[in-house]
Amino acid sequence: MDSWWFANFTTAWVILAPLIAAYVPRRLLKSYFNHHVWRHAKSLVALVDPYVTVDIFKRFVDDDSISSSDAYAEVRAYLSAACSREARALRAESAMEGKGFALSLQLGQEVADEFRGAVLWWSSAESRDEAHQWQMTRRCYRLTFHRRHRRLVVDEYLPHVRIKGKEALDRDRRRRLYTNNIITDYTYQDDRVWNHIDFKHPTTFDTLAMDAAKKQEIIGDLDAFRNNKEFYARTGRPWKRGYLLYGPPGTGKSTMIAAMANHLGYDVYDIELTVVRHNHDLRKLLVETTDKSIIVIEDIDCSLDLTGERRKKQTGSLSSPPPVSYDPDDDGRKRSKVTLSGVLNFIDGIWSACGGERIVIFTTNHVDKLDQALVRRGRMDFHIEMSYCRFDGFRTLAKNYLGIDDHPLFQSIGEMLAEVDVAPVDVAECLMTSTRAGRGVDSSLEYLIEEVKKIKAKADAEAAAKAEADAKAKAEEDESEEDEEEGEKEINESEETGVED
Ligand SMILES: Nc1ncnc2c1ncn2[C@@H]1O[C@H](COP(=O)(O)OP(=O)(O)OP(=O)(O)O)[C@@H](O)[C@H]1O
Ligand SMILES: [Mg+2]
Repeated sequence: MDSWWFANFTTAWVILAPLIAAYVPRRLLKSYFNHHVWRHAKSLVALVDPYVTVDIFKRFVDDDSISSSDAYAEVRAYLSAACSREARALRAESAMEGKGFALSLQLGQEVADEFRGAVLWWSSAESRDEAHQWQMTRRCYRLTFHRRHRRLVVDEYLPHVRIKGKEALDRDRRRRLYTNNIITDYTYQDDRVWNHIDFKHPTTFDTLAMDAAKKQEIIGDLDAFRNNKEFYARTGRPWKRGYLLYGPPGTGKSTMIAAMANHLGYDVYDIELTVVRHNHDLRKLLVETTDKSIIVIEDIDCSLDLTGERRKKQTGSLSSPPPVSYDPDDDGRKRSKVTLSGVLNFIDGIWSACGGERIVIFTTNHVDKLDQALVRRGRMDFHIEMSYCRFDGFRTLAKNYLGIDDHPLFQSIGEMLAEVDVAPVDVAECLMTSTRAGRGVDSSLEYLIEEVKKIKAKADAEAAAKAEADAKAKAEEDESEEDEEEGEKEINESEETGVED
C-alpha cells in the first residue's frame, strides 16, 4: 500500500513540479518556501531532534556591534586546547614569540567538550546571520547540546567559556600598538578604526632615567591601580586612571608611556587627534579599545586648541605606525570638529566607563597652556613632571649605555648636572656617540663632561644675553617714563603759566 502511495506521489510530483516552476513566479515560490515550508519543517524536526545549537558569529566592526570584547575570539582561544587533542583539520597561527602555534578549527571540523558531566560539541561553520542588517553569511562557532542541558549551558557553561577564553587570550596574545585610521562617512562596516603593529618597546622602569623616589611612586600608583578592581567597584568609579606627563622636549614622556605599558602588560592606543573629525568619532574609537589598555594623546596642547581651531606640530610620538595621510585643512568639509568638551567626554563621559582597566595619558611640553578643565584631578589623576637629567637619571643612563654602577667621575658629573638643565635625551646621545665610537668608560665620561660644559657655557651666555636685553629694555622703559613725566611736567607748567597770564 505504502509503495502504491509513494509511486503515485512521485508521479504527481514529476508532472507538477515543472508546471509550478514555469507558471508560479520565482519570488513567490521562494518566499513561500522560506516562510512556511521551512518553518513547519523546523518545528517538525524540533519534535524529534532534542539538540539545540548556538552560533557565535565572527563580529563586524559597525555601529550595531560595538563592543570592547570579542566572544568569537574568546571561544576560539578556549577551543584551542581541545582542538589540538581531537580535531583532524586544524589551522595554525603563530602565537607569541617562542610559544609555537595557536590552533583553531578548520571550517566543518568538530570537537567535543565536557562540562559538569554534560557533553557538548563545538564546530566551525558558516551561517546566515539573521540579526545582521544585511543577513550575510558569516563564520561562526556552533555549539550543539542536548536540550536538557539548556540552563547549564546558558547560566554556567557559556560564561565559563568566555572567562577561560579571555584568560587564554591575555596569556598568549602579542601586545599591540594601535593608531587610529580616518573615519569617514563612508567607512565600511569591516573597516577597522584602529591600525596596529606588535608592540615591542625595550624600555622598562629600570632603564628609565628619572628621580628614583618619583619612579617608585609611579610604579606604586600603577600597581595600586591594577590590583584595586574591588575598590573601584565598591566606590562606584569606572576602573580607569588619567596621567598627565609634562616637561620639556627629550625628557622621556613618550619613553615613560612605553615603560608603563611594559610594566602593566597593556596595549597602547596612540590617538592622532588631527585625523579625528567629530566628537562622536572619538566615542567610536573609545568603544573599539580593549580592556587593559593605555590610551594616549601626545602633545595635547598642539592637537586641541581651546578655540576649536587646530595647529600642526611634528610630534615625536611613540614610534607608532604613521596614520593614513590626511590633511585636516585640505578641504573645509573635512576639517576636524573635535572640541574640548568632546575630549572631556571622551575621558570621563558615560561612554568612558565601558570596559575597564584603562589608563588615559596626555603629554605636553606646555602644561600652563592647558585648560584647567582638561587636567583637573579626577580627570588627570596624577600629574608627572618629566624633568631635566639629575644624578639619579644620569646613573640610570650610565648603566644603560656603559654598563657601570659607579665611577670616580660620577660625583663631579652629578654636581654639574645639578647646576645645568640638560635633557636626558642629550645625555643619552653623548653616551651613545661614545659607545659607537668605541671609547672606553673613562673617555666616555670625560666626553660627557665636555659636552655638559659646552651646554652650560651656552646656557650661561644665553642667560647673560637675556639679562642684558632685559636690563636694556628696563632702561629704555625707565627713560621713556622719565620723558613722559618730563613732558607732563612741562605741560602742567605751561598750563599754570597760561592761567597766570
Ligand atoms: N628619562 C629618560 N630615560 C631614558 N631615556 C630617555 C629619557 N628621556 C629621553 N630619553 C631618550 O631620548 C629619546 C627621546 O625621548 P622621548 O621621546 O621619550 O622624549 P619626550 O619627552 O617624549 O620628548 P617630546 O616632548 O619631544 O615628545 C628616547 O628615545 C630615549 O632614548
Ligand atoms: Mg614624546
